[in-house]
Amino acid sequence: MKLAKAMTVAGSDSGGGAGIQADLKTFQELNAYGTSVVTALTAQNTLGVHGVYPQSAACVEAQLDAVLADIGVDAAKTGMLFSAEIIALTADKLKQYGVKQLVVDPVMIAKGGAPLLQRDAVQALKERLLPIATLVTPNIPEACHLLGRDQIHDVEQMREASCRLLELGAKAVLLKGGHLEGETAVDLFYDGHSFIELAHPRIHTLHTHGTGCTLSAAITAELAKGASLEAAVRTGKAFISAAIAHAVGVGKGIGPTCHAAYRLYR
Ligand SMILES: Nc1ncnc2c1ncn2[C@@H]1O[C@H](COP(=O)(O)OP(=O)(O)OP(=O)(O)O)[C@@H](O)[C@H]1O
Ligand SMILES: Cc1ncc(CO)c(N)n1
Repeated sequence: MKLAKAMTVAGSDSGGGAGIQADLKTFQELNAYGTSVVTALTAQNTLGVHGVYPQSAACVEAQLDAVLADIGVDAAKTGMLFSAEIIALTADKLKQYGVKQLVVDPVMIAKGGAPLLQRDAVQALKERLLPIATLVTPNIPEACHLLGRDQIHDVEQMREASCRLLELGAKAVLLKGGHLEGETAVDLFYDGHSFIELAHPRIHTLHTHGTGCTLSAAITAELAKGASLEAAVRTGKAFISAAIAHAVGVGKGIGPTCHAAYRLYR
């Protein structure tokens, strides 16, 4: 059997619940071989982000070359990219090596409010990365930021926002509704042809650290294995729902989800 290879270009979360650590755990759970390109180190735990230490462009470039020139990838994802410079060089390298499947999680701000992307980098995200993305997976605040609008209140407004987001160049959009209120966590998938609502009863838990990273990593692993985009997104939703439902609650604050739950409790 051919080994599926998935790469993450993201920040390190020392607390292990988000970023590179969440991505590699998720790849492993879904039987994809994981590689990583670290864009920044964060000193982070369940109580918040205590420090952000971006890597140099040369360091990020060397990691991308090392992985792509030798091992290769079937699908890649991006998470915390920090600066316009790192975004531009990541886009260039993905194009240079002909990476065909790219999931862009436009990480901007950590749950506690710490900025993980510089303000002037949003434009680079739109101009350089979205046009080569197979899928972009914003949460509600990120979608508002990308579109320059104030709020998205309900599923109807999510539909309209998805159409606008698709115009930014990605082949498809998964607009995550985790930040909306209500008894159902609804995500909206739109590929320019049809809308698919992915709904799961809202799980009443404090422990949702790294949910977006984990979801986009699960989708990437499935794409690497050859799943269709729709199937990958559906598996991703099942994976993150199980992970939230069985969150372990380590630490004193907002804890990580359980990356093994999809395998253990399905
Ligand atoms: N309490 C919850 N119950 C069920 N599903 C949830 C809950 N919170 C979030 N989700 C789901 O988790 C996934 C991630 O959505 P969310 O909007 O939380 O991402 P995010 O803000 O990017 O996460 P993070 O920034 O922590 O990585 C979505 O599928 C969303 O519907
Ligand atoms: C490194 C990193 N990436 C992404 C997020 C968003 O969950 C985070 N908190 N930390």
